[in-house]
Amino acid sequence: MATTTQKTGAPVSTPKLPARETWRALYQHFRPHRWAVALGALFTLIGAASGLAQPLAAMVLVERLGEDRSIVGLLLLLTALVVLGTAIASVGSYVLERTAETVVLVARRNLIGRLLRLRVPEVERTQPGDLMSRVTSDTTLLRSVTTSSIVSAATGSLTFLATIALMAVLDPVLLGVTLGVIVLIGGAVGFVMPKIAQATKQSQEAVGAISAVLERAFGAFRTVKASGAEAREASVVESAAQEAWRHGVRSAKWQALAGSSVGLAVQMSFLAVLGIGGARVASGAISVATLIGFLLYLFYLIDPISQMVSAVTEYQVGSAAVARIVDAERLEVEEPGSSVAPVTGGPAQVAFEGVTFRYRDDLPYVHHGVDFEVPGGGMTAFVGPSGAGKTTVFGLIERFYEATGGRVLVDGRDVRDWPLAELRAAIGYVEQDAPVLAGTLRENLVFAAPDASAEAIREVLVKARLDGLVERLPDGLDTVVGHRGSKLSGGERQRVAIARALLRKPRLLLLDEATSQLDAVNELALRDAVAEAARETTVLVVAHRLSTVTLADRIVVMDAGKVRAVGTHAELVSGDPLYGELAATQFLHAESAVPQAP
Ligand SMILES: Nc1ncnc2c1ncn2[C@@H]1O[C@H](COP(=O)(O)OP(=O)(O)OP(=O)(O)O)[C@@H](O)[C@H]1O
Repeated sequence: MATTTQKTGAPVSTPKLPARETWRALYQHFRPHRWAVALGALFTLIGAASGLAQPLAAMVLVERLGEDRSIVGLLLLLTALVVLGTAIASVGSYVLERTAETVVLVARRNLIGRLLRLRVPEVERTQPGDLMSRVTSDTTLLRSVTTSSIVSAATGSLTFLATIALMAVLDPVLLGVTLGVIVLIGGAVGFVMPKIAQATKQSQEAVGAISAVLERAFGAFRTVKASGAEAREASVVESAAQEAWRHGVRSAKWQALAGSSVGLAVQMSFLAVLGIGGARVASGAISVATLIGFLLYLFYLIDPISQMVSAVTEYQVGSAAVARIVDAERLEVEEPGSSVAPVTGGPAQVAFEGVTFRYRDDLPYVHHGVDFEVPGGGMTAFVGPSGAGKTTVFGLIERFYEATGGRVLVDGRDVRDWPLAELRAAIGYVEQDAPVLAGTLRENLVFAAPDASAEAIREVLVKARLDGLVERLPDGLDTVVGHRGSKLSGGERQRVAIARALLRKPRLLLLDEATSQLDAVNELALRDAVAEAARETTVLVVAHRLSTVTLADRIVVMDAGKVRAVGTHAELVSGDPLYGELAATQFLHAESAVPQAP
């Protein structure tokens, strides 16, 4: 397995695809366009055939010159043939290029459709940047192999055979000499071909690594800057770029060698034919016109041979790209249709029954038998030390992951029995980190409910205590919030995410509270927003602030992957030592909004 290793992050690599599967995968990409390719091939063939007639006409021309006859008519005919042939060939080339673009479009569309439906654990296993490069970069390498190179291979071999046949008619002996030289040099080219595929694959893997490092750096841009890591990150990207360059140059070297050997084969044949043909003319075995005709055909062989060589080269390049595309297509996806589904019913009930869970088989268990029951409506807070498994509870309810053992129930029904779209439509989810996407405030709000009315937007803005902010912003709802909402404060980002989740009118709201400190104004606003939401839906909140837990109807205390107590704040403060300690030392308290005098 070829591997391009980054200094940081996991290696970017793709398994080797067996030759038969490579064929099949490439054929899948070609199949829908076979008629367009056939049309392009037909035009190209007509163009090539019109060219093939020219040496014949030239022979007649030479003979006529010897006989002192007019050649004007013949020249005109030749000119018309050239113009017509070129016109038809260029239409053929347009049809093929257009089809090639369509092949890329369809490949990208398929890949994008799958990538956004990948299961969460699959994405965590891979590097998003590398996956992106498969959509943007590898698909473009399918262009030629599925269109023009098939035509090149077909027209090339047909023209090659036709030319050889004509040469055989002219002089079989000279043809024997020609083929001998060509076969000799062809053997050497065959040796070079697999090296092109390997170099291309390594080059594409390095391109994937570039995207992966860039994606990582832009994903934590401020941290990169604050850590003074720009130069180090840049050097990682640069070494990946150099790797891509090195393999690209290696591929170019082999391609150049393969390409130039065609010229070499013909030149060597030319010299051999010149020597032996000259002797045959001297001995009277063939005429001078025959030798000239033969030599012209010999040069005419350059094109079809080059076409065949480039078709095989393109196949090598395409097979490297298709291996990476197939690899991405094999990642597990969720069932289709996770778009917005109609939501009916009141606040949802949630229950965990003896849930055990680990993220991967080689990792320790995170949940060791989690049990709790939450009735419809009101607010339930999940508290516990860091790493207790609180956020994991949400991941299991949303079915980003599936429980290893036990059952996760929503409305008494196992989440595995829910149609995924219906389950997710019933839930509003507010992530702890990066809950806001690049775009405008409005785009962020309607992200989970594209059909929301202006009235509904206004309502949730009030509920999330964002109405004041929107009024202050110069562009109001159309304000651009920056990459990951970087132009908003932490508290505002959380409230935008709450508003977005509420706009979906969820039956269950999952809120993973930000762990960062908020000022008193933001803290109060957040608390009000959550309390407001709990009035009409079931709210589960992973709580880090005292103001949230004191508001909760019930608190679930988690520790080391188990539920250790359930109760209200008043009950737990005295009844559960861990909770008492958390309440005294761990929960975040609002900072004063008023700047203190030094
Ligand atoms: N995607 C993941 N893959 C592998 N391990 C994970 C993943 N997410 C979380 N973990 C591990 O699972 C354990 C529980 O994580 P979880 O996020 O549920 O804890 P938490 O109680 O929410 O913590 P915090 O209060 O710090 O957010 C942690 O030890 C964490 O390292």
